[in-house]
Amino acid sequence: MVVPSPTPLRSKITRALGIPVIDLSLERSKVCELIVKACEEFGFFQVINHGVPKEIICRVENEGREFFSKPALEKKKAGPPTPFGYGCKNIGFNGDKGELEYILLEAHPQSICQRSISISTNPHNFSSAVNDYIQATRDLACEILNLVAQGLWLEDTSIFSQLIRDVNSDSCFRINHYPSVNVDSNMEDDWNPSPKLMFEHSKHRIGFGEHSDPQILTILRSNDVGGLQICSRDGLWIPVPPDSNQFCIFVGDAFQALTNGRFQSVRHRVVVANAVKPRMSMMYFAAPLLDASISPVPQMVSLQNPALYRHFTWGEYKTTVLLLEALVVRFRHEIDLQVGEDGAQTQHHSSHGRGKLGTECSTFVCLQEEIRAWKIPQSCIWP
Ligand SMILES: C=C1C[C@]23C[C@@]1(O)CC[C@H]2[C@@]12CC[C@H](O)[C@@](C)(C(=O)O1)[C@H]2[C@@H]3C(=O)O
Ligand SMILES: O=C(O)CCC(=O)C(=O)O
Ligand SMILES: [Fe+2]
Repeated sequence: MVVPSPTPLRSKITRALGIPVIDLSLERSKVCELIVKACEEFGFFQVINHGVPKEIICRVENEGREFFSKPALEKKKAGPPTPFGYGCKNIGFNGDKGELEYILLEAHPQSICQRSISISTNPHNFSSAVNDYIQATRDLACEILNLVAQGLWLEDTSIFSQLIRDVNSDSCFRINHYPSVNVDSNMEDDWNPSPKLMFEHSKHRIGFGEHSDPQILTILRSNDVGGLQICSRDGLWIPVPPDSNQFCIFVGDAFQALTNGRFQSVRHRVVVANAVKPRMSMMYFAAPLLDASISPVPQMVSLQNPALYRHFTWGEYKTTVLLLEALVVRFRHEIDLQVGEDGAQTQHHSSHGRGKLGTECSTFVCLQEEIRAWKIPQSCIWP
């Protein structure tokens, strides 16, 4: 159950459902305290007064809007996603039920420049907008990680941010576009079901299936169309009210390992039901270098709190996550048969990250649950 904050603090605006909105312009030590609390309780929070200029946000938003409004054949020139590029549908373990198109890009400036050629008729505008945005959100991510380290009383307050600051880090940038239920004449064939079909399915449409982000931190900004939901520690799905002036911050799996489980990555999904306007979201996924070593920071390990995770590299973890995904894709048909239309939409962890493995489960449901519960891959768990 989600409990609203008992005493409304001046420094924390608490919505009815308890998701923290943190004002970054407040007194630093207070901000540190609030961020750590939010990471512990939700693995998620929103920030206001974040310092990212509106102009930088608007430029990427316009580029995204322009791209997604193109005819399907045009957009497909920027695909298929390998995994980078333009893609639609079939996202992750559960996303196959959903309707979503996206651009996924490596966050490196040169890579953005190259990709922009197949994305935009004005590649220079596209790459400069995206690169400026990535730089601004990377700075924000670093600042938040410094605030966390300070809030945890770590001596080296750059212990986390130094992992993501390198321009060659494995960070990526994504723009998701969830079409509204209105007909979009630009779309075609299977990607463009009839309005009637879309309407019938719209009540329970999954836009992006349940998952946690594998990286350290995710910085998300969306337009004013809702749909994002986070899973609370006790398994409740909480809708996140959309606010285009805020950023949503997600604790990722790698941060869970770095903090020795003190923070847990937040499971989330997007359910776009009956939206009359498309939802567009932009994410910066802050990741370390591929060969960076991830292990609980020494200050978070003690006799009382032994290391929960063995040391692993970010590349090792990423490969494992993607391998598991490939496995699920391979067995998708069987999983779908077992889970059924509704099950796929309502299943989620009853307790954070620990799936129930009931004996009545079929092999494939178990496999899926097993994988979902595998927040940090077993190969990375000590011993
Ligand atoms: C189911 C999956 C899709 C995903 C890789 C994964 O195995 C688990 C997390 C998903 C995610 C979420 C954040 C990013 O959007 C993403 C690119 C990533 O690194 O992990 C996606 C992956 C994806 O869409 O392929
Ligand atoms: O599109 C959204 O609002 C969230 C998408 C998401 O969770 C992701 O891309 O990892
Ligand atoms: Fe995500």
